[in-house]
Amino acid sequence: MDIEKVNSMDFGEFVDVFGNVIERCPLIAAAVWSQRPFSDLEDLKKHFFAFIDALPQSGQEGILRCHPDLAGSELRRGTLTAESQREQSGAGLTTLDADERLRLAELNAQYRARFDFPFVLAARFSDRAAVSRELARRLLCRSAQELRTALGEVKKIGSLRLADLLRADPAKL
Ligand SMILES: NC(=O)NC1=NC(=O)NC1=O
Repeated sequence: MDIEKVNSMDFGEFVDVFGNVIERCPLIAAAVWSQRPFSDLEDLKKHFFAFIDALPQSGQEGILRCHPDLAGSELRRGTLTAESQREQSGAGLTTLDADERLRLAELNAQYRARFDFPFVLAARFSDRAAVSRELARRLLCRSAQELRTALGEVKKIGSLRLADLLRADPAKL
């Protein structure tokens, strides 16, 4: 899809296509639509990120809370979005053994208890060992820093999803 096609979309089509660039936050795409026309992928990405950056902390935490746990109950129940399913299976999280699943569940629960939002990491190019290692490491971070780190991961996930949609090369992001 090229940027001219994106700029020609009406509101409904734009939200249908870009509504899950930020996991389960179609409001962001709904807001970004009014910023069209976009000069290129970078410009489109910039508007998604500017919306996130302009939110009050409660809104930024709300975005994080819209993310399903990595290797969590939604993965087991099969209720993940298609994008999340692809990303989580890409990181090998669909084939964890019982011990690995239990360890991630415990770390996720500790993380959520500490920060009051779920651990978010761009899983696409990660793997089960890295997820576990990052989760254990970030669990020890201070809240303000961790909020920034987590939002950075939301943006990485969003960049990769936008690249898929516009068929850019994720390696050149
Ligand atoms: N909690 C999460 O990090 N979730 C996710 N990471 C991804 O890359 N996709 C997700 O759904």
